[in-house]
Amino acid sequence: MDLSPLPRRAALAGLTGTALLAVGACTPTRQHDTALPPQSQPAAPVPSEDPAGFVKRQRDRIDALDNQIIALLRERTEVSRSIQQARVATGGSQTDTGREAVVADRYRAAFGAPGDEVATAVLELAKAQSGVPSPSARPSG
Ligand SMILES: O=C(O)C(=O)C[C@]1(C(=O)O)C=C[C@@H](O)C=C1
Repeated sequence: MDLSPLPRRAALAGLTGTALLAVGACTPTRQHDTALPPQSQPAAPVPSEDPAGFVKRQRDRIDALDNQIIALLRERTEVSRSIQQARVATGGSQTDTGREAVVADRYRAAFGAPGDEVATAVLELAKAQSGVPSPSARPSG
């Protein structure tokens, strides 16, 4: 997927926020490029076309955006998995709470309180798909 003009590394740096930035690189509308909550943004223009056609076109865009977000989530999950596996293989813990706080801060800065929930979900996904056995399934000692 071509994310230009964003550097590719940015696409790996943070998930949903980055996905939304990538989306911004690929779509002509501008509402995504502000951290303002929707209620603080100017009202969306009233569509002049047939409402059903408008909704269909916008839903097609949402479907395409969701597919990009899912692809980025998969890529992020793979990168995260490699880190978690490496840490556990060297005797460390699957979880790094300090790093998780940094990730959560990024989403909170972008979306406020709901950003925290997105970060939690993203991190849960990364850990659930890591291939690292859950603590209860790990041999002790
Ligand atoms: O950055 C790490 O150290 C990771 O293991 C990646 C990651 C993440 O997906 O962002 C996953 C688990 C950790 O608890 C913290 C962060």
